[in-house]
Amino acid sequence: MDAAFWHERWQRGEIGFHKASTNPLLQRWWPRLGVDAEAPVWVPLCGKSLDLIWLRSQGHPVRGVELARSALESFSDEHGLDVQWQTEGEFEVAEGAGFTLYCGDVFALRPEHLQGIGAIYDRAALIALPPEMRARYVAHQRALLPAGWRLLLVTLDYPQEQRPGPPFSVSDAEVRQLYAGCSIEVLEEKDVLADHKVFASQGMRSLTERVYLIAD
Ligand SMILES: C[S@@+](CC[C@H](N)C(=O)[O-])C[C@H]1O[C@@H](n2cnc3c(N)ncnc32)[C@H](O)[C@@H]1O
Repeated sequence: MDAAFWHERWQRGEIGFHKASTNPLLQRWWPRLGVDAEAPVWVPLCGKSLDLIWLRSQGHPVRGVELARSALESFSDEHGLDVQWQTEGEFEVAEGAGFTLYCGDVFALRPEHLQGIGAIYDRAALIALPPEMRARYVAHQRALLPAGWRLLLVTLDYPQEQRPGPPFSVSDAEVRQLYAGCSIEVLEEKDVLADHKVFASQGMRSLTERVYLIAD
């Protein structure tokens, strides 16, 4: 999944991952992180998710990273947000209304971008990446984050041979390996194949969604 793949998806409007409402799992489980409303939240691979708006409505300053500038422009336009764009090193940055949105590659992030982050929301980010990139993605962010972070992670788990990603299957064992040394709690786990008829029509026979609370 290189940058060209994602730019093309956004250009063609093939963004089935984008949901028209806030993720109910975020609303249900976010309070379990127990983070202060003023704590800045980090949303990797954020797209133009409405979850960013919900997190902001809880009081959090919201920081995200996204490859596609068009996604971030749509986000600010669709919500009437007054953001200013500037160039900071390798990133173009949209800033305003409590948001700091970095347009660029997650792997180009440096410690200063994640300074002060206490909480992270990862939905359709880890599972958007193929196996070899997932290990790099987690290791890179773990190396940058200040100690004491808490992460709400949503994964999908299915027999990978039944359908190519993205979204990729991420097993519970892989999550435990990627976040070895952290405290890992499964908050919710259920079969959601009935909610993904397209995947079923593509040959998928089971699909488990898991919500994790992971703490450094
Ligand atoms: C499956 S989408 C999920 C978006 C969002 N989390 C949501 O829930 O709607 C994955 C997003 O990650 C972005 N992306 C992929 N690789 C990236 C990278 N290396 N750095 C930054 N963003 C990336 C894509 O452009 C895409 O918008």
